[in-house]
Amino acid sequence: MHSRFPAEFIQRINQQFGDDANAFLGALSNDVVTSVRYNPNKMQASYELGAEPVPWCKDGVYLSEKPVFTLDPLFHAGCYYPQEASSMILDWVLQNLTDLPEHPHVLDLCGAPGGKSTLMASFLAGKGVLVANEVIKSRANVLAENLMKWGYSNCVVTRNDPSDFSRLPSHFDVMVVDAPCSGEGMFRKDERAIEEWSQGNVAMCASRQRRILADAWPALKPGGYLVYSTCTFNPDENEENIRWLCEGNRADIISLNAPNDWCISSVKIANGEALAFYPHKSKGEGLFVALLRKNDEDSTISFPKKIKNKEKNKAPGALTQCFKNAPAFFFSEEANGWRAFPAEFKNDLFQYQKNLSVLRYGVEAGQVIRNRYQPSHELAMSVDLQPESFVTCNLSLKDALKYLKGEVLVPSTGLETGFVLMNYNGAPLGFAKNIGTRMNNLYPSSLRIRMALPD
Ligand SMILES: C[S@@+](CC[C@H](N)C(=O)[O-])C[C@H]1O[C@@H](n2cnc3c(N)ncnc32)[C@H](O)[C@@H]1O
Repeated sequence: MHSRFPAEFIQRINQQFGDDANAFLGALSNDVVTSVRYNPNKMQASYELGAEPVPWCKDGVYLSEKPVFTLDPLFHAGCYYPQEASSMILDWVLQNLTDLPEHPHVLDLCGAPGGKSTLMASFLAGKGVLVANEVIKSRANVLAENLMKWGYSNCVVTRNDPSDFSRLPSHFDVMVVDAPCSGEGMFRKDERAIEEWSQGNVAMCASRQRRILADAWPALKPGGYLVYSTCTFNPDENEENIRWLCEGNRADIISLNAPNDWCISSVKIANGEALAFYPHKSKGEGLFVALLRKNDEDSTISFPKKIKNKEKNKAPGALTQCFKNAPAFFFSEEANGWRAFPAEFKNDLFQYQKNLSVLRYGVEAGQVIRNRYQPSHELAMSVDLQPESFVTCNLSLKDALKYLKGEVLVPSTGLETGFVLMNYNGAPLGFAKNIGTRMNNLYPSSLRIRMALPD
């Protein structure tokens, strides 16, 4: 029994869970549960046949089976994100932070592929600014792509080591550290997590997590919140790291008390409580989450308010009119075209560009070539797009998939020539250019569906 798991792991689980150990290990071999989180600005959560709400996240639903997401145009439109249900607890944790400033600065330090970053973007709903960071280059590109599809303009994607954030002292109101870990909570999803597990790896992860936390700590404001999570069960990477963070009165644990019927376990740490999702109790993968508040320090260093900016020419009207609330944006001309970012956070953006490696910010609005405006794909994905500024074409499922594959479509009779916003079920997928006899497909080649389409 339980021969899939290393003997040392089983031994520890027996100590940690006592009478519950068998039920715990048994549940680690159960089928994986599929869930998605909707993008409320693009689509309301739909409880279709067999779909059941995730109790701790208003936008989350469990699906009765795993669909082929690639063949659903709404997935490509950023209408939802397939996310493991336990991870959605972050929504409930953030909703409980009732004393945040109206426009907070929020950091997702270990962001890729973007499950928690997209959740945080939905939580902010365009208010404040989200810096989503990922240190590994290939993963940072995936994070940028997922946030682009999610469509919020108040996001900045960076590729930095946690230590680089010490250049922004006392800056963030909330910092989420979803740390790289030994992944015990992924054992039923990923056989490799089992193969790579060892007590030595657990110790290495615990020490790496402390380095990450120590490096990023100066960037959190006194009074600011740290959400620390892992998808593992062992105390070294969870409780012990939280105890260590609270040493010397650096921070206080804020107790998380979830309703009993959610079946999330409570983990006592000093005089506070964190939460743990165990596979034999709650519906989802393993997760540990703790909330801390940084204590006041007298060494608060804040940003200089004004810095020399690199504002360029005024954005052309043809471009600004494609935004719902253009005066709220700062438009900047970059090598690939114009980008829009909330004007209120312009100075913060300049600070990020000066101190961090910024991969993407705001939304790419498009280019003006020989006085002609050409919209960019990012604009089609943006929740700030003014849809009335383009002629639209509503596609059937078959044509939407052809469009997403990069195929050329034939325009319907009478459709105006020029740039056309291609929609499926009311959600923009991207642009095409109607030249009369055909529609040139402008869907980016890097995003195209590669698999064969069903007949
Ligand atoms: C648990 S995953 C994050 C998942 C992500 N928060 C989400 O919800 O989609 C941890 C991330 O930390 C990154 N990472 C690995 N080593 C790191 C380090 N030394 N410092 C910071 N991040 C690291 C990994 O590349 C990985 O993307």
